[in-house]
Amino acid sequence: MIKIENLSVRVQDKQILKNINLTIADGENICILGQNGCGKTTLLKAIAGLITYEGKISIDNVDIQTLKRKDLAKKLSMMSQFTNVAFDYSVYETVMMGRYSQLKSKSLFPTVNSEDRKIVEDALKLSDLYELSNRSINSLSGGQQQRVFLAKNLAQNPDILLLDEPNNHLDLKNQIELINYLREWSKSKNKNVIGVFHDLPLALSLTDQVIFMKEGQIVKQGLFTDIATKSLLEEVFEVQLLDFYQKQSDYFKHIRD
Ligand SMILES: Nc1ncnc2c1ncn2[C@@H]1O[C@H](COP(=O)(O)OP(=O)(O)OP(=O)(O)O)[C@@H](O)[C@H]1O
Repeated sequence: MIKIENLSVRVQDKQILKNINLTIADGENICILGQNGCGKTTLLKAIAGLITYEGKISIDNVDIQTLKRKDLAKKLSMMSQFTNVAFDYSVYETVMMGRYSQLKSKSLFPTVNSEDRKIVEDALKLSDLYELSNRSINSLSGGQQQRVFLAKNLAQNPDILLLDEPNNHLDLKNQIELINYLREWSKSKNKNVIGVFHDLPLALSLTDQVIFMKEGQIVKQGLFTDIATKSLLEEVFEVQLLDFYQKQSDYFKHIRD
């Protein structure tokens, strides 16, 4: 269980998150939605222990600030919106990096065993990357790189997967397969996926547990079907969202078999 109590983040003079309270049960997925700059990424970074904050974040009743980095990495991993490909590692090497926090040895250069190799190979196959294992990540397309970083996070096998706009760069097939996989992964293994999305229908295909944010605060959270109103969506997104979706669904009615 993840519990967030009175979380606030301030950078210099700017209040970025204000008094966030949230409880996420094991096996529950949550999607975070809101306009650019409302604080979604900052919320993920706080949960990942990457920034300083006021308040308390605990995982299974342990305050994350009391955990060493490596112990926190055993529990959670975060896939950022912008992935860094500064070094010319191969696809295989990059995904294997996801295993390092899980290796048992305490030595500086822990050895990788056959189980680690199997986990990495499974993550590569699942992300449709196996054939690209030896390619340099710098030689891949944006969508292929996105899948490599997702595979790295999956190889880490965390209890909690934090995803910041995981569908960036992915074609429709990969977007749909990713969401389906994440839903199944969390359900079958009782894990949490906490994802930031801009596409509401895509987010709802992962989970109907939603958090709507605005200006650093949670405006509303809960089951989409319980909380969604036209006025709430317009307040959060500042656009006539329903009219837009209505027009889109009208187009789909014209598609013939
Ligand atoms: N290191 C920083 N220094 C100053 N301001 C920051 C810093 N990090 C974030 N901010 C500001 O905090 C606010 C929230 O940023 P955040 O990245 O969390 O938004 P977001 O909801 O994820 O946006 P997007 O949808 O564009 O990714 C923004 O106004 C941003 O400019």
